[in-house]
Amino acid sequence: MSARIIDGKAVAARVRAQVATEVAEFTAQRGGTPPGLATILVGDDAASAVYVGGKQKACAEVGIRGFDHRLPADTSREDLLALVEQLNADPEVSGVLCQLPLPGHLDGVEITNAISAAKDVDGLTIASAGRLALGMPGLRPCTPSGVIELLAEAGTELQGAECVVIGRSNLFGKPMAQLLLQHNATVTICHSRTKDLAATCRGADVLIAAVGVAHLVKGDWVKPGAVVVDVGMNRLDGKLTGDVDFAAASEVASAITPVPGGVGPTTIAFLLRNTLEAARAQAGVA
Ligand SMILES: Nc1nc(=O)c2c([nH]1)NC[C@@H]1CN(c3ccc(C(=O)N[C@@H](CCC(=O)O)C(=O)O)cc3)C=[N+]21
Repeated sequence: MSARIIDGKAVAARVRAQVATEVAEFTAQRGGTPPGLATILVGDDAASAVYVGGKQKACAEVGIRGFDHRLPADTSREDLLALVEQLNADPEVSGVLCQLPLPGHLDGVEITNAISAAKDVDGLTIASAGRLALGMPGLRPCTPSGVIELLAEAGTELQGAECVVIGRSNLFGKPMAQLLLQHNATVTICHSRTKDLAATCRGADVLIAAVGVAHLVKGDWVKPGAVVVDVGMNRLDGKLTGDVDFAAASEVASAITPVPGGVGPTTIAFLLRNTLEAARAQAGVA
């Protein structure tokens, strides 16, 4: 069998086109003031710079105003918090995103939580995580939202499905599990101390890998007919590779996301959607 490849670029393009239409309407209603997204990048990690650049470019394409803040690696906690406060107070900024990971002397959880809940387009503040856990409306983390959209695109039935998420990060694994629960899936979260990872994966109808280990998931970890989502972003010999052995897994799965061109583009598309939703809520037109 050869799996259907779920085209993340196409899914993202569809979401972005819809967001662009809605952004144009919103901007016209507000007398020409578009939604705004502020990104903060501390330090000069090359991969992070590429991702933030992608986010800014995507903003421009859908009519969202980008505010691109780049700070030196030795920026103090106080200076970074002052910038976040300034962006929280700026009426032209609808959303604030601080790219993770931060340099070692800065606490990503603390800095993220300084972002006002109304502008939390990453969905990573205590307020947003709590609202998600309690099933209340709110801004959801972008990568898990993108995965739900990819699964919908693949026609995957989540109700009652055995879903295995490898990885328990605040950025992805935990919110992914919450979203799957909301869709009535049975959810298992695996991590580095999981006893028999391969056996647990073999039970999955939907297998989602987000650990950052290239080719961790082998072909024989995949249940025949399963849907495989690869959230990994690893550089292997200069090439971008996921956490799944794509060639082997696609012989067994019914559908699979590639890297690149899978989850990554949908993450950015949902960041744009969140920025629009935040702008609407701030303008009182939610
Ligand atoms: N506060 C915060 N929010 C994030 O959303 C966040 C973060 N920190 N830190 C790092 C991760 C990673 N991330 C990616 C988004 C898009 C692509 C993406 O578009 N990837 C392209 C390829 C890009 C390339 O060629 O390098 C693809 O998969 O096709 C990748 C990675 C967002 N993250």
